[in-house]
Amino acid sequence: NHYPHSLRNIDELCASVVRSHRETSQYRLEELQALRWKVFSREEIQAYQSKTVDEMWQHCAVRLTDAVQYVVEFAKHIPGFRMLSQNDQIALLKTGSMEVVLVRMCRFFNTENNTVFFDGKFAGTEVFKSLACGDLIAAVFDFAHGMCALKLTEQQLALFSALVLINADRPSLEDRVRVQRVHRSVEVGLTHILHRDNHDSLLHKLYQKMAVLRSLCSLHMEKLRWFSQRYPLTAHSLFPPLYKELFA
Ligand SMILES: CNC(=O)[C@@H]1CCCN1C(=O)c1ccc(Cl)c(COc2cccc3c(C(F)(F)F)cc(C)nc23)c1Cl
Repeated sequence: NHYPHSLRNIDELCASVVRSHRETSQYRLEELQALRWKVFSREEIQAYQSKTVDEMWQHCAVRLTDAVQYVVEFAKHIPGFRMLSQNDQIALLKTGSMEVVLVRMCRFFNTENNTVFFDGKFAGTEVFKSLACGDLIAAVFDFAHGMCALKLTEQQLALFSALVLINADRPSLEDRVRVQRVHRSVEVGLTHILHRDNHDSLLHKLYQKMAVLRSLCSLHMEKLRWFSQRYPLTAHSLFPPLYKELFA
């Protein structure tokens, strides 16, 4: 075709990242759109609020682990990710997978009534009261709100998710230079997509979101540590193994 060699590679990179995102996004946008106004009844909200702290944490951990597993699948199909060493792939997923879960949550979010798709319906922050970490949930909702405001297309979201994941500043990387090279190629892809969509100004905003993500995830890790110290039995026996592998 008429593309110079390098541009063809960028198009192929974008296409494979977008395909991988679509195949691993858990719910299609049309499905979520159709469920948009399915909210929890007073009784259902009461039931969530009368769960104990560790019951609700365990309930959420199952969903978070599920979401993390989809992110692992997504990562495996990012060109260049599989070329990295096993250790570097784990190091990127250990710190980046929760960030991508957070980025993807904007797809589950309804900004009109400030609810997020959880357990088959759309839930407000009050549903998560028994977690006893209102600051974390408020931060998760705020971040989702902020991401929705950018009105990213699925293609832009796919490339941004890959950029968040492949971050050469992560701790304990063996071959930082190689991770940086893959990061650069994804960044070129995202820039290419944004330019094609005539939305160049978005790149700067997306880099600001990446900074917010880091602070949000350190809050999460702190909460996770608090929870596993407070409820060691639940944390060590009930959390699915992948969760322990990634966050322990
Ligand atoms: C269909 N929807 C889904 O699958 C979404 C995507 C990921 C999980 N999930 C939910 O069902 C979901 C949606 C919204 C919220 Cl607020 C929650 C509850 O979120 C959390 C509760 C406890 C700890 C959480 C932590 C902590 F601290 F472990 F790192 C970190 C994140 C980010 N979220 C936590 C959940 Cl589990």
